[in-house]
Amino acid sequence: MSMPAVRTEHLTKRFGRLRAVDRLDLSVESGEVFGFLGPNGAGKSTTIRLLLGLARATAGSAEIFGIPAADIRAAHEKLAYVPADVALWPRLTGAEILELLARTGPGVDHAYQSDLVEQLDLDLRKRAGTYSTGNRQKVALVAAFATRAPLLILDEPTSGLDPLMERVFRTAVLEARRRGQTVFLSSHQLAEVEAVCDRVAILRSGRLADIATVTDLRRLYRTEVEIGYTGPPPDLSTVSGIDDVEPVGPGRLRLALTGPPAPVLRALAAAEVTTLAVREPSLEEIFLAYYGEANR
Ligand SMILES: Nc1ncnc2c1ncn2[C@@H]1O[C@H](COP(=O)(O)OP(=O)(O)OP(=O)(O)O)[C@@H](O)[C@H]1O
Repeated sequence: MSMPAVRTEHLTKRFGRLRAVDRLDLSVESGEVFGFLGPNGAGKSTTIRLLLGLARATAGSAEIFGIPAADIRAAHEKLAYVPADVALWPRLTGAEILELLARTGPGVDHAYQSDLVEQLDLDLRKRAGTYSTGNRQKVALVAAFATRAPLLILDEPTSGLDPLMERVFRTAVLEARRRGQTVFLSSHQLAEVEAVCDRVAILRSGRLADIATVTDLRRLYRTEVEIGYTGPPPDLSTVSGIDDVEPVGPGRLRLALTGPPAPVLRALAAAEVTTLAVREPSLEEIFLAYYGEANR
């Protein structure tokens, strides 16, 4: 098996008495798009700072392709990153900054860089001091995506982008995966994570609340099923894994399903079903369920 792109073991960062990151164990496989989710203050940025060697761990370890994150020179040959808050040199133009960043990275695909600049509608002739937050983010994204770095670490990279640019971003993530790059994406945008990530980790108070594929996460949660029928209503009284059965109109029932649908489908086979609609929970609903539980 190849070396994980990111690996942390009992990674811990304390600020005084606060454990911002608390014994975090993560392994991100090479080539996957990994989502890193959590509410404000969960410890996402601190974890990323530890991965980048911008902060020192209180305990535990973090490695980038087997290289200790604290070995900054070696680790940064393997990665490119976009911070949550992009700071650029105000007197340099966008073009000058891209050139500068390309020199420090592990090699750049110039044709792809130009493509991205065009798709993101970025004016490279302007000085960075005149750029908006979104435009600064675009420069950092172009610089990162155009590298051939095996690992891209992106900390809430689309917070300043409009929906059109967000689509360009998603395509770029999928393109990176196609090229075999690994993407570590911290995000609040659940739709984005859902669209591009293979697996997600959910962080809560510095600890790992769950780690799963988006599909598995959904399976743990309830699916909403709406059934239309003619004749007598289906008998669902003995079916396992369902609850909240309620009529929603003449010849219509709605119910919540947990687990596999086979038992309910068998019960429905005996009725005259005319329509069947299944709605999977969005990642957002799953996420709210997590934090709803945590706040109870
Ligand atoms: N330099 C610091 N000194 C003291 N406390 C800090 C420091 N940096 C972060 N923290 C605290 O550590 C915790 C985790 O913060 P962090 O920024 O990692 O969270 P986050 O998940 O990235 O949140 P957000 O989504 O708001 O960016 C918070 O309680 C924060 O106040």
